[in-house]
Amino acid sequence: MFTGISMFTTAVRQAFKMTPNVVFVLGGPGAGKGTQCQKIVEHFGYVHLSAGDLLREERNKPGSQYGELIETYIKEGKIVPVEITCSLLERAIEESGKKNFLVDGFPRNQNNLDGWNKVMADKVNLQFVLFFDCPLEICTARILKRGATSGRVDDNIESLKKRFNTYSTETKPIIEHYAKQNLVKTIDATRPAEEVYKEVESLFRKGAGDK
Ligand SMILES: Nc1ncnc2c1ncn2[C@@H]1O[C@H](COP(=O)(O)OP(=O)(O)OP(=O)(O)O)[C@@H](O)[C@H]1O
Ligand SMILES: O=c1ccn([C@@H]2O[C@H](COP(=O)(O)O)[C@@H](O)[C@H]2O)c(=O)[nH]1
Repeated sequence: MFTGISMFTTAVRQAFKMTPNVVFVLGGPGAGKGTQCQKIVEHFGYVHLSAGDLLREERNKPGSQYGELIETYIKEGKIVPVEITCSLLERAIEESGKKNFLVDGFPRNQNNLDGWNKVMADKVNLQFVLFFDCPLEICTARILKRGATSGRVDDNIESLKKRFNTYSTETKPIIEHYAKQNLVKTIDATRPAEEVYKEVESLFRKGAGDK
């Protein structure tokens, strides 16, 4: 998908040495990834790309080829095949024309990692992985509270159990994979959002990802 646009914009970016910088943002459901990303956007001018939001947007498009599949995967807390997610991310990066991106909620499993490495890894500079560490009980309380108003099909206890299971069995190993490469910055996400952000801000001020 989107190969024509993507080849052109990749060539332009390379010619002008504008390789996009990417920070992966990971953590359990309700750890506060989206909340912290908004603050980073405000203060550091990153573009926030939530893989979940991109999938929900795609699901809501009338006549989308993948609408039903995405709906089922989200309800079941399962991870959508990487070809779909990765092409949505690639298009969003290319179309924005910007330099710095927070890729929130991706890569979530080995299939995501392999697909990203195949298509995107050489086109971007992975700065680091921001990991919001938060225990299941706190995440559960946050999500159930959010569920009262979010309208999300997966902000309920049944879906949440499945999402946590997927997170523990499939996403945690991805965080460990990056930790072995010394790329993970772990943040204690149990504190109030403003306190969490103080630590996040200091990481970004120090240029955590500068290599
Ligand atoms: N540090 C915090 N303390 C208390 N509540 C928080 C904190 N951070 C976020 N929240 C609230 O918890 C809920 C989940 O936060 P958020 O949407 O940022 O999490 P997330 O990790 O992006 O979740 P998901 O992966 O399910 O989209 C929201 O209602 C948010 O307002
Ligand atoms: O890379 C991704 C990101 C998300 N999903 C699916 O979407 C839901 C919700 O994700 P949030 O990050 O909480 O918005 C997630 O449970 C998956 O079903 C995905 O498949 N791949």
